[in-house]
Amino acid sequence: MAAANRDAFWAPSSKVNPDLARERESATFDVRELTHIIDGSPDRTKRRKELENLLYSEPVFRDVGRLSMERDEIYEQGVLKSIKLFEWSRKYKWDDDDFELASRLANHDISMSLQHAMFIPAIERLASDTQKAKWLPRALHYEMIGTYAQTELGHGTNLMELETTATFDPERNEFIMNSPTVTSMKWWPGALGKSSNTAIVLAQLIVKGKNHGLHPFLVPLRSMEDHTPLPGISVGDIGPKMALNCIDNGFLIMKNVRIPRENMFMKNAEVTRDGRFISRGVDKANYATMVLVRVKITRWAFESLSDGATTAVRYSVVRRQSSLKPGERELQVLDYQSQQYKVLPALAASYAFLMTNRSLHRLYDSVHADIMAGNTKLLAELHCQSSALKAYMSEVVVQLLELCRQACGGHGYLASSGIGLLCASSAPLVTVEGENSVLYQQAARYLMKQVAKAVVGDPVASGFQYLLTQSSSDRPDIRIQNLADCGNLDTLLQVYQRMAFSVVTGAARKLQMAIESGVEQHVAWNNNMVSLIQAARFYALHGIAKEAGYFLATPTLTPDQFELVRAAELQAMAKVRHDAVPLVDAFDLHDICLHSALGCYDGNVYERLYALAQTSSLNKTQVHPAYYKHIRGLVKDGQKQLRQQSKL
Ligand SMILES: CCCCCCCCCC/C=C\CCCCCC(=O)SCCNC(=O)CCNC(=O)[C@H](O)C(C)(C)COP(=O)(O)OP(=O)(O)OC[C@H]1O[C@@H](n2cnc3c(N)ncnc32)[C@H](O)[C@@H]1OP(=O)(O)O
Ligand SMILES: Cc1cc2nc3c(=O)[nH]c(=O)nc-3n(C[C@H](O)[C@H](O)[C@H](O)COP(=O)(O)OP(=O)(O)OC[C@H]3O[C@@H](n4cnc5c(N)ncnc54)[C@H](O)[C@@H]3O)c2cc1C
Repeated sequence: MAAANRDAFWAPSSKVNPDLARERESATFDVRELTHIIDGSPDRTKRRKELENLLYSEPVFRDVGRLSMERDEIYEQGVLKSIKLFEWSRKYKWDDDDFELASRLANHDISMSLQHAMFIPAIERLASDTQKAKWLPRALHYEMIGTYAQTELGHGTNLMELETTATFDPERNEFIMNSPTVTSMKWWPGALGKSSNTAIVLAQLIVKGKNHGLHPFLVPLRSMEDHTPLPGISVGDIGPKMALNCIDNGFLIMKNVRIPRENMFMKNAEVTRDGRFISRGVDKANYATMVLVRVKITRWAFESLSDGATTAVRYSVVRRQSSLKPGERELQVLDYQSQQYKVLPALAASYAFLMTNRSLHRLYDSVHADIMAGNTKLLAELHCQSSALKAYMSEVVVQLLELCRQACGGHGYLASSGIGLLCASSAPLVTVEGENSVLYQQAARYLMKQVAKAVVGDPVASGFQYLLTQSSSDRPDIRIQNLADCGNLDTLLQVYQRMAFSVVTGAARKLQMAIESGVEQHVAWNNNMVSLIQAARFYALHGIAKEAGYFLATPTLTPDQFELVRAAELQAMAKVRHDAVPLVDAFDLHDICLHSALGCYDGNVYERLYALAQTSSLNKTQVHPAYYKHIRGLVKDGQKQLRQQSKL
């Protein structure tokens, strides 16, 4: 298909699949009104449409050739998209919300995503006022193209063991940056390989032979004149990944790279001209950028999941397959209860994750404002909430997107379905910004402290009051006597709090008993790690059904009550099924953004699958060169052998 035709490919057609049309006619609510709620307001919907028009008027954002691109082309397209967004951001003076929205409309498929995701936020959070005045204009005007270089080949989780060093040289008032071992080379940072000319490098600060722990340093990587690596710098791409291949995740080896003393980020600590180390603020303030990205990841979780749910729901009402009774018309596959069980949890979780991200973002904004004003009282609770929710939501997204893919049968396995790329792009969310099992433990650690406070009647953090209400002797019984009770959100909240109380205090008890038995704290922690991680996880009816064990093995639900919850879950699915299409339509995802032959708005799935097949590079010629090189010989030999056999 010529690029022009491919270009038109994603434009919605007036001919809408009749099944899809009928589903829309029977909506029980105003889709546009729900879209405004999802966007945040009618004005934000208007703003999103403006940005859609801006981006999708540019060929590079229509991605028409994305399915058959080589890595270098993918990377260069990602660079071009980055630069377009950067130029528009500078020209139209976008704020963070506009930039994040534009990035989402580009599916975050931009090579230099770290510039706004981490590099600029790190300067804003970790630099002194003098340094911000100097560095922010250079970053916001894109003279400095940057990355956040923390992870090394040998260590990602355990920051205490990172090996890169920054040694203060009082003679020349400089830091000497070094990668002392092969495992110390920086490895993974986004845009480090070919794009960035500057990095924020996390390194062990060495002053007069003493290690003062991990601190951030601004390290120039490449010449501002011709982009060649600077002396002592060895930098490059780490190779193709499962997805996100527009991003040049890179490696960085530094050999005696000298930077001015002023290039140490000095908001939270500094080295004076005469070599004294001064620490300010809280010990973990330098971890602030990671907390921000964990909050962003809960937003990306919503975006990924709403994409997957949209494709799976629309395809499941267009696709007809088999019939319940011989001779009857084939059923829309979404009418199979098993299909609903695959697809509708992704739809429900999309809405739950949207609201959860909003709530977490409010907490983040509030605590961040406090921290900037010097009040770090809620930092620990924010760290717990952001760690637990990033871990849980990314885990659920990966699971539910795979179910959405499976729900689309063979066509879900085609690149043109968009779901495979979505699964692969979202897969690293369980790893980046803190691997999930590690972050769950961070949350569990905070939970254990809250339990210890609740046990002695001390006040507990606001998000953990259930540890007090559920422990009181006059706590009310769980009122689930019929299906209606299962729809009562306060009752469901009580169920979760009751279960959480049991699981969390159960984990605390196991840990305490182990320690009292004489086992060392860290051994006891490791021996109870699964219980501690469960203590940090959870969502509504489906969550109860899915995690039955925790609700039945603790004094939370009786078997009869659990059966009522299961029945209520199936009843709720039938209700949601009726409005499944309007509920995904409300995400209002442009076909170019969704980029799926199965999920397109008009439902003309088969025409699009066939049209996209034409773009396969294998179809450039009727007979592929491989025939002439290899297959023809095989066939001719076969014919020759058969002729010889027939003469015998
Ligand atoms: C629509 C399609 C969408 C598609 C989706 C895809 C979008 C993709 C977009 C672009 C792609 C990627 C972007 C993502 C980039 C990712 C960037 C990175 O990954 S950067 C590197 C991230 N690395 C980490 O997160 C490292 C994880 N490890 C740690 O954070 C720490 O080592 C640890 C927390 C595990 C341990 O901390 P440590 O200091 O070593 O020791 P303790 O555990 O003892 O903690 C001591 C103490 O500090 C508290 N603490 C720890 N961390 C924090 C924090 N961040 N904030 C506040 N407090 C913290 C901890 O609770 C302890 O407190 P106590 O009071 O002592 O208990
Ligand atoms: C797409 C992508 C983009 C990235 N971008 C950046 C970036 O821009 N900047 C940057 O600095 N880094 C980046 N990273 C690196 C990322 O932060 C690390 O991969 C992550 O922190 C995990 O560290 P690791 O890979 O070294 O795994 P490790 O820490 O070696 O962990 C390996 C496995 O061991 C287990 N494990 C480890 N520690 C524990 C523990 N304490 N308890 C229980 N189990 C444990 C877990 O199962 C874990 O998956 C990126 C990674 C990816 C995949």
